[in-house]
Amino acid sequence: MSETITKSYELAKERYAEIGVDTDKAINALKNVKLSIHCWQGDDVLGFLFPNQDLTGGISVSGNYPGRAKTADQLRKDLSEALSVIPGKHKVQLHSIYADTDEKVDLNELEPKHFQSWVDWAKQEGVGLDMNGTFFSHPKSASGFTLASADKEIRDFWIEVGKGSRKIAEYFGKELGQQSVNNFWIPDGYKDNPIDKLSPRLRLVESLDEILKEKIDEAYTIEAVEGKLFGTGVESYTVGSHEFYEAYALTRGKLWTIDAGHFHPTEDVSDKFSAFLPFGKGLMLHVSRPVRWDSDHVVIFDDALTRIARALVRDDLLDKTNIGLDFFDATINRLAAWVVGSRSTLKALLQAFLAPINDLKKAELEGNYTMRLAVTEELKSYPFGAVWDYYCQESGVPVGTEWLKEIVAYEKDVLLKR
Ligand SMILES: C[C@H](O)[C@H](O)[C@@H](O)C(=O)CO
Ligand SMILES: [Mn+2]
Repeated sequence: MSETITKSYELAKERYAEIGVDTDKAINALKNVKLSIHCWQGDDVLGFLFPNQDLTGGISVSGNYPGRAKTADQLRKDLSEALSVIPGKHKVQLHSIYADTDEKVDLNELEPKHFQSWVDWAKQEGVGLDMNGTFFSHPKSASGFTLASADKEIRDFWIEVGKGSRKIAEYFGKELGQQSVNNFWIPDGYKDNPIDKLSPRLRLVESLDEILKEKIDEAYTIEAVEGKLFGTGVESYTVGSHEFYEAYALTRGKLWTIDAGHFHPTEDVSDKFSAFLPFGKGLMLHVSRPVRWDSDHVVIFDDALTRIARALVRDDLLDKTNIGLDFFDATINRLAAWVVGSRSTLKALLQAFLAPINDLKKAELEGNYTMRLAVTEELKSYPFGAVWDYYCQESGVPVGTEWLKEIVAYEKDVLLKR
């Protein structure tokens, strides 16, 4: 325990108390937030089922940083190391391609038993597991179409993948005692202008409905559907657009996934939460960072992230929102990418909690926009860093840049020896 950190916290606590903010309460609120950390940052979205298969689906990872996880054991070890420097208890998102088995199984043959080792690991780590069926990086997606394909045989294959993913997610939920969100993202679309935009969407509705036909207890799993504006090589038309999935989620009682990297750059994704939730069951987020044509840079503590966190906290939407991460960068240490993205997301939430929200809402109702503007501006330079450091210290994780030393040591001892 560092005395300086504790003293700085006490001072910060006083400063916040002056404006009616209880820092201990903010820390407790943050403790209850579970991020869903995506496993695929650790191996460049390749998975372990098909070692020679390239990544497809209009997403790509650039970079060749040494130490990529090449087995499920390595990936779990890397995740454990990253989790050890991220405060709080979280979840990890898997994908079908991360099945851990010596059997030669195809995506449509996966069963819960192929994820047994992940569940054992999750129990040891005290983390939950979320799921994603994989609908890309496979010869049967080579045409650019999966669940919306005009070819029934192709569609049926992917329907089986979807059904299987639900069984796996149900198993995660049962074994780990917490709901597993099963996210559906498919890459289907056209590079150039299609003639018929409706038929693929009708086929997608039909395929999804077939996948969801079996009732599964929501205590164990619930599905989320993720739209996208465009992907690389799929620039003109995406079957699963935002409007499509928003409507699908609403009419089927499912979660809508909002990936922060999937919208037009001038859209503010945080403004969508309160527009959807009065009608929808809940949200899954893929917190990401779009940069020009790439939707998946490592998340940093920028304006877009701050707005996401503020929207969730100020409108009290955390109970209905699953905060997943989704980025991939192979130009830097892959564990550091997880840590930067996760810690930044938690920091943004903490800063959002550290505000006199009720007073600000009251001022707004009374038309006191002067106070609203003045206080929110001043809050930006309040000592939230001291509260964050204290939270890290209390949680037993490194404070400040100390975590980087641990990750660099791990790189030397483990990653560079792979
Ligand atoms: C690997 C993920 O499923 C993928 O990133 C998806 O969520 C996505 O965002 C595609 O652009
Ligand atoms: Mn995503």
